[in-house]
Amino acid sequence: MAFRTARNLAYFSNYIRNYSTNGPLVNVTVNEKSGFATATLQRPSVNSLNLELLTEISHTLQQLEKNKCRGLILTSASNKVFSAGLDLFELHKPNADKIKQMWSTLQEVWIKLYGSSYPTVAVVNGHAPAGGCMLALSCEYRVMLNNFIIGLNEAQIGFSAPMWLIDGMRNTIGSRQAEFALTAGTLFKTEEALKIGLVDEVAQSKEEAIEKAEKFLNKFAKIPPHARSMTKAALRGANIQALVRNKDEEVRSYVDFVTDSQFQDSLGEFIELNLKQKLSK
Ligand SMILES: CCCCC/C=C\C/C=C\C=C\CC(=O)SCCNC(=O)CCNC(=O)[C@H](O)C(C)(C)COP(=O)(O)OP(=O)(O)OC[C@H]1O[C@@H](n2cnc3c(N)ncnc32)[C@H](O)[C@@H]1OP(=O)(O)O
Repeated sequence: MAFRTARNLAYFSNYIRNYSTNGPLVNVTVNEKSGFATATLQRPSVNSLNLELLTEISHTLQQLEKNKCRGLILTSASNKVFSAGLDLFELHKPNADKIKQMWSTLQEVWIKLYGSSYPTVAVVNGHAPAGGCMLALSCEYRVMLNNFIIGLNEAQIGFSAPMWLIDGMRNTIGSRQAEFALTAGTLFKTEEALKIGLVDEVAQSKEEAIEKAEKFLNKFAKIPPHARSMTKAALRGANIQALVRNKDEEVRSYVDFVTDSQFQDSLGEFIELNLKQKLSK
């Protein structure tokens, strides 16, 4: 078992340090005492999810799994935005091959994070719309700072969240609340998100949020890791298997959908209305 000896721990920490130097978009550090890893998203300025960031998140999760990570805290280097979701500029007039890879990597990220054997917490220290909310939802616990927004606003942009993400939302806030939230594409303020159970705790500062996250991870200190991960797999496995079975078909329909002129028009309007940076005509 990794981390049983100081030597193993030192090896893993060095490994992660080496790895993090190769990954400029995700910084990974390991607390040598607790063995918990913190993965900090740091793609300027809003951690919008393009292929490069998604690929790095996916590799990070793979390495953490391989090294039998004891717990993960996922957070953002920005003090305003956890993640702004998919990079909307990369979805506009896209190259079909790149979009295909992007969607497939997004699915991989979900499968690895939602299905990780180790416990996971999102420290949501900024806004988390759409894909940002997806990252938070795929963790087991969410601690959010005040005065930000979180939710799946896909309906507002002109599409439906995929089935696996709807499952994640339902499993977290229940079917009734999920139907209200998803059909309206609601973005919740921190306090509202707490009320419906979309986040578990609110913190006033990032330090406090990290403390709460570590407290959650420490709850598993005396639980045999294999029993914990088997139970998690039993609870989440069916949703993950459903995506695995439908992965390629979903990528095809997503590429068709995103490259269609009707979607491109509504995306263009959304960007012009909602984002400061505009499209070059
Ligand atoms: C088969 C069909 C399947 C369909 C598939 C459906 C779903 C699948 C699962 C997940 C999919 C998710 C979809 C998405 O994630 S779509 C992305 C949705 N994101 C948003 O709606 C967020 C838009 N942004 C904002 O609301 C605000 O920017 C935000 C609240 C995040 C921050 O506000 P703030 O005022 O602090 O900052 P701004 O000045 O607005 O922005 C700063 C800077 O960042 C740029 N930017 C913001 N968001 C994005 C983005 N998503 N992509 C790219 N760039 C973004 C913004 O333009 C500013 O740029 P600049 O002016 O500094 O250059």
